[in-house]
Amino acid sequence: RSMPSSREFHLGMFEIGRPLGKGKFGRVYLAKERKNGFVCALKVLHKSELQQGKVEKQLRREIEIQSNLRHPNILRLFGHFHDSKRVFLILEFAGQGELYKMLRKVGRFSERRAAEYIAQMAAALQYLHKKHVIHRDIKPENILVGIHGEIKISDFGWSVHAPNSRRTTMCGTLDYLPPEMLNGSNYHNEKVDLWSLGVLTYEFLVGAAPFEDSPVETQRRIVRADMKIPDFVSPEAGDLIKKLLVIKPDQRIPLEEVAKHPWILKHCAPKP
Ligand SMILES: COc1ccc(C(=O)Nc2ccccc2)cc1NC(=O)CCSCc1cnc2[nH]ccc2c1
Repeated sequence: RSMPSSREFHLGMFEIGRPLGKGKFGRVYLAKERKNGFVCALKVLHKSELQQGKVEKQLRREIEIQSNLRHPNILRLFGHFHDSKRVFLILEFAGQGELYKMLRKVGRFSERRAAEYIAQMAAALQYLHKKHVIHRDIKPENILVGIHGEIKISDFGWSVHAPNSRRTTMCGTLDYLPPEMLNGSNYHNEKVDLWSLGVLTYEFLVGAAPFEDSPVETQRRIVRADMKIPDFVSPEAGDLIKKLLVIKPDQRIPLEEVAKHPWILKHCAPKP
């Protein structure tokens, strides 16, 4: 079964199923394309809300960026269509759901599981960076899990072509922001995703973000990379975290090195 390649989609093509969740701008439903039985996720965005949020341009840019991304660890956007009031995104359905719910349920992941996820994240980010796309919003809430347990980066609401100087102000948690996006320099490049990968690695292994604190304190701790790695974290994992959470963007370990780091190889070496 596959999504028809024909460009024209319309709502009547889909049988709408259970709600899958609510995003910042819309609701998402499980959906099945009637002709081929293809299961997907249909995201419904109201044009009025997009106008109010002044995000139409951002959405158009995102649709353009997404339509030529093909990677097993990046959630697919198969197509989009609209009616008089709404815009519909036809998204890949991730069969095992939201990663952050899994993390909250178990508290923290084993080193093997965390390493497997970080290896997949590094592969997805390498693919994005080769296309000069920076995600800028890597965090557990934006990661879904496919039917085979593989992770899928999603919700590119903030992705831009690198390098970039941010125009719209951010909302949501500060936990994942790198120093260069906080110290008003405004200029940032792909290396922001390396910092976020370090925060993600820490949160997978510890169950909390490294700079979690009151907003003022979090900001102070981020710009000084002031974090403590608990003793239960292995020295190899701690080594990778410390090589990613480096204040100077150019001194962060590159993605190619992340994939070959001893902690990753120890847990992800292809089985003999
Ligand atoms: C590639 O992905 C996306 C691309 C674009 C946008 C988006 O909304 N862009 C936007 C909107 C307005 C202004 C500007 C930009 C969102 C996503 N992705 C998601 O929203 C993930 C959860 S919806 C799918 C989905 C799948 N599989 C699941 N399994 C369980 C729940 C679940 C939920």
